[in-house]
Amino acid sequence: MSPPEGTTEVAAAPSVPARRPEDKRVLAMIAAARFHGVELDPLASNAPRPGSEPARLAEWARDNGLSARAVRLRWSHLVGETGNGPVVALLKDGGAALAVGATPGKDVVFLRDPSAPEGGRPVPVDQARLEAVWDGTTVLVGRQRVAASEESTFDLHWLLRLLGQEKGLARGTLMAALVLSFLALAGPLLVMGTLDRVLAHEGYATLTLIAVLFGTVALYEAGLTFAREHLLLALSTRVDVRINTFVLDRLLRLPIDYFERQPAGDTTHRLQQVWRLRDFITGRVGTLVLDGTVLFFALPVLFALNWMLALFVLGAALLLATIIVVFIPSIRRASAKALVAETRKNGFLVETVHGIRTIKTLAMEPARKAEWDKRVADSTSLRRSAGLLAVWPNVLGIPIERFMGRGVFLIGAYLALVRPESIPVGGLMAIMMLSGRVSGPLVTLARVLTDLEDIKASIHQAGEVLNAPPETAAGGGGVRPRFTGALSMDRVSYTYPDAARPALRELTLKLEIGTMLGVVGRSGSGKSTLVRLLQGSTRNYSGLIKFDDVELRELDLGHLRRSVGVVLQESFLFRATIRENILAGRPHLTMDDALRAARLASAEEFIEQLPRGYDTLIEEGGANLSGGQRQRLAIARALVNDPRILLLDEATSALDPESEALVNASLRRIAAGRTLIIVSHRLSSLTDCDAIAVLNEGKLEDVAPHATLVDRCATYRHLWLQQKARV
Ligand SMILES: Nc1ncnc2c1ncn2[C@@H]1O[C@H](COP(=O)(O)OP(=O)(O)OP(=O)(O)O)[C@@H](O)[C@H]1O
Repeated sequence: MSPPEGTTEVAAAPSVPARRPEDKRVLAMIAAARFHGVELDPLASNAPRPGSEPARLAEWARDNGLSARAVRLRWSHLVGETGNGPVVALLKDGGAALAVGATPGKDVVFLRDPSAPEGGRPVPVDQARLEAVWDGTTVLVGRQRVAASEESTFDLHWLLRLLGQEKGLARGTLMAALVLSFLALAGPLLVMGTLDRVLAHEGYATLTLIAVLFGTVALYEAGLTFAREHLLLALSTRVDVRINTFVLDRLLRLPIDYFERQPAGDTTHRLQQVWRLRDFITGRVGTLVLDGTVLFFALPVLFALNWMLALFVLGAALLLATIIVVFIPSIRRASAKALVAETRKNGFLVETVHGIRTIKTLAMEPARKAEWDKRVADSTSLRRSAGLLAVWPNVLGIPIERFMGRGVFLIGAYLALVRPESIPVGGLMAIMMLSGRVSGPLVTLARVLTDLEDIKASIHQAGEVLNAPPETAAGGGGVRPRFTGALSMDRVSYTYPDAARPALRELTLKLEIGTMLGVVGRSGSGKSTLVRLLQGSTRNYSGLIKFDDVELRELDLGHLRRSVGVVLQESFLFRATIRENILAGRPHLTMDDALRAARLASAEEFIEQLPRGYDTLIEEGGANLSGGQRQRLAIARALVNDPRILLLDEATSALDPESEALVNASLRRIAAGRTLIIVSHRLSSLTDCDAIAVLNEGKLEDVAPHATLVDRCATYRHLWLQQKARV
């Protein structure tokens, strides 16, 4: 049944006209921001006072999602900047002008008076006239560029790029390592000198020289090692900070339905893989790169001392590499399987913690234990197999490693016996010492390569969270108009991904400012879906949803969510004080805002009765408050920045009748000057609404006040009689 003609339009309440600010600086900022699609609200609590400093004006624009800077410009720069949109020129008398263009010869700019009507003609002004009233103070306003991290994919290349961003530090560390590696040659070469020159020719002077050299090199080595470690630590700290920032940034950008689809334990476990990656990069790979520099110097010297022995060393290294290459594919498969099993196990544990109340209520402990044992067994046996496989290349590598040291020495000794001229004793000692230096980095390389497979699996796992499409990819950088409370939906349909039937079908509804609309319908009729769409949880609907005249898809997502207050059935309260929970980290809000919101939500009385009032610490999830108190706090939190639109999705359904009556009583006060959409199963709490929309299998069956619906809408009458019978 389609709604009767004209009933989709819901009555309006008279709107309050906004005060117009007189300050030209503020007006100029509003005009410049409007050019970039952002509506600055001069009446908002974070708006600058008249006559504010340039930096404060720029901060205001930045708070509203623009990029803005207070700068001092010369005439030539001002002319150039007019190509990027209006420039706010702050005048010496405390006023402002908008520079909106320039002549091609760049000798005249066009200025607009910000208090003049928008269609007013700009005035041409030359350099001398402008500089008489303007000392260069300017605010540049522009759209915020999308952060690079928002677009980049989390993978090995991303990590390498990350290291690339720390070029200076990386270069310094590498230089220190190269010099250290060069100095590392000093030991073997000086031993060679001692054996061949001092002992053979009783050269006391040479011995003294060698001793001095040993001492000097040791001092240099100590200093450089300090520098290298210092730089390496700075590098790894920076990388750590960047990875941390990236992870939370990405996590917060994921759409809500991602978290609904993925178990929380699974997501956290996947993210933990990032830290393994961090340890790998800053630990093992760092060591490899730094120790690997030794090869640059040691290999040429080895060849110069004796090419045959050098070839033995290299041959052994190649054998090591082959062993690793042979084992890699099976290790990769085994570690991926082990990681999946580990993730499943962790997910189960987190789910158990979250669902402990239900588990205990239903006496599910034995079943949970049995399932846990199974998952533990799976994960440990897979980890064991993967671990055993990974041991093999290391085990097989040991004899080769020994050969590189002791074997090569024995061959060298044989060569020295049969052909003494081919290698002196000192040279043999040097070769043995150097081959140890060559084998060290090569063994680390082998370890890195085996780890790499694990790490790739970790990158893949973490990437599944970090590379999931962020909701802001579509929603960031949109327009930020001022909401008045008018809202319309035109033929809105939505089908969940993988769902067979649409959750909403051709919904058309128009709400005027200040309307209080109830939404009812049987379970699964699409009520919550409607609330989700209005929050911008998904933009893949068909039809149009307009706030005033702006389509939801054009809006900046953050702005939309700040402008529309939402209270859900289960409101999550943070472990923080009541005041912090109400203000919810919004920096421009004050204690006065918290008090006003608490009063409006009828929460003031109970808060004041608490021993520490607004400073009372709320336990995690609000465990030390009653359901009704939690909900009233959630309503206060939603109201604190005075949104023009408030959505309540079953916000009172879980409350006892007394708390529900308290909340309902405050709704009329809350509704003043605000558009309210209240989804509720309890029809009795909606009888006061201006209109009630009845949904049926995703369709709008009717919309009218309670009395009319009881008369003419079969679904509503049925629901109403059912509930009355229960009372
Ligand atoms: N995340 C989802 N994925 C797929 N289908 C969904 C999802 N959420 C809801 N649905 C389906 O969409 C339809 C509308 O669901 P919605 O939650 O909007 O109904 P509702 O009227 O709020 O129900 P209730 O009163 O039980 O909360 C239902 O058929 C539901 O099965």
